[in-house]
Amino acid sequence: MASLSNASPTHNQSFLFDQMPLLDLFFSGLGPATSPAWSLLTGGPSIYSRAVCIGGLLLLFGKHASEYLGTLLETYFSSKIEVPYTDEAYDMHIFWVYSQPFARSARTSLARIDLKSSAEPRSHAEKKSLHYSPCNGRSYFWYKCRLFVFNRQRTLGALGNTRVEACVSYFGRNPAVLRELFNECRRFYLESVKNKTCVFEHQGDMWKASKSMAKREMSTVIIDKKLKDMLLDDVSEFLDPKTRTWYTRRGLPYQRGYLLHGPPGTGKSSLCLSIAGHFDLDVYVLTMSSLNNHSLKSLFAELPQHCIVLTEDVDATAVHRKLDGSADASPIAGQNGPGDKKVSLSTLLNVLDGLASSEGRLLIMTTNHIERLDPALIRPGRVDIKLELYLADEDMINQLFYFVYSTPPKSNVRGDESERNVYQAGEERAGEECKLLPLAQEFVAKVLKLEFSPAEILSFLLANKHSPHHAIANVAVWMEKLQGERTKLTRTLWALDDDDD
Ligand SMILES: Nc1ncnc2c1ncn2[C@@H]1O[C@H](COP(=O)(O)OP(=O)(O)OP(=O)(O)O)[C@@H](O)[C@H]1O
Repeated sequence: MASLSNASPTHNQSFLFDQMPLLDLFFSGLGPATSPAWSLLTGGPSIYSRAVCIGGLLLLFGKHASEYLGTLLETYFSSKIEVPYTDEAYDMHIFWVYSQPFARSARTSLARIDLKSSAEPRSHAEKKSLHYSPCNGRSYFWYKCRLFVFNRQRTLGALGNTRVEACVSYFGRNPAVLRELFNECRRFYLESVKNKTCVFEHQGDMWKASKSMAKREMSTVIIDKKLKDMLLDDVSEFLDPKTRTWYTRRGLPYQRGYLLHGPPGTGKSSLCLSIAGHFDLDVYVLTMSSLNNHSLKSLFAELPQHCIVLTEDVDATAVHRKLDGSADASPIAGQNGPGDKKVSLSTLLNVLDGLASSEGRLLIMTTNHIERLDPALIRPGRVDIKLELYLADEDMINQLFYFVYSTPPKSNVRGDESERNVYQAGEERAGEECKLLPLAQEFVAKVLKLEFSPAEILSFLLANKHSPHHAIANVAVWMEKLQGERTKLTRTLWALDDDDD
């Protein structure tokens, strides 16, 4: 500045104007704002206005310079990993972020009611606890003595849908450091979903993890033992790596389809979840009514290897066959409005044939009305095994009774527990079963066979879970009531049918 003030005004001006294009070169938006201030600075009336101008210029320069330096650092001196919202890697990373102290101290956060909190509220005042997560902005954190930046942005997409983007960067050029962090997130996430079945649902054309639930033990689904064993053997053989090679060598699409059919409440969905739990597979739930041809194809193309695709109540799906008998290729109008496009049968059949599908997927379709399904949909190759689940027979009623009243075996007997304890537990269970035997026989004798679903019987037993004697005493009244309700419902449906005619 000293040299500037000593120089003559004309020399000053020419020097300063010489600098202007240089500044513009580095900070492109600066020129229009600085030129009036520049002329004021060089030809202004008083020292005060010059001081104000210099202050303003410094501020402006400082802002641009810091942004510029930030971009420069990010481009040349930092590493970054972006995480797409619809990928499970996003859930992995966010799950880890939520557990970190920096997430709780983020200056911009999103507040939500904590629906996933496992802590039982002990009083009214403890209900509806809040959960905060960093959003729309940067949060800085240290990991293994290095400074990282977590950046999450929520933006409104062109169609009005919210898009979330997240990335993590750190000041250093070695991407291995970031991958180490992501591996840590992965381990943390896997630990949290251990012994759980992850369920994915679709959001538009992409899959998104919707919940993880405790694995359902195969023993908790009460169906004919032979059917259960046959199903387990079949899935087990399919998942064997040798089977994959076998399929590949013969050029066959490595995938398998099952149809579970039977009356409501016979355990179709439960069986699907327990298969997922038994073989440690994730479940991808397809809700056909909210899909169109394009999204169905994209979703099948996005399936991971080895997973279960579950399509519940597939008879309710709006897939049609043309009058000439061919599969309808054009999307048909849906239930929600004339413009609503739905899945056509031909697209569904093509997708099931596996051209766009991933390797190793198990498709499980469930229906209450197999007779309503298009034969092409369930022909061998698309559906390899059809399994009928029945209303409760004598054996199932007996199993349901024990299921409710006997103490379940401890699934995890720790290694350090003495054999004596295990023996004792076995003795106790045998004693308990002896006591339950006459009660179970009495209950089985009273319940009508092949009349009630396992879900209905289970619901009745659960209402009497503290006393098998109560259950035995009340079962006749319960059956009468249920049958009365059914008759009433059937009459109403008939009346509605008559009105339609
Ligand atoms: N065979 C069974 N063994 C054990 N529990 C069963 C069985 N069937 C039904 N349940 C219980 O009844 C409830 C409903 O079962 P689930 O949803 O599996 O039946 P579903 O056949 O899929 O019924 P829907 O056809 O109406 O979808 C669940 O809570 C499940 O635990």
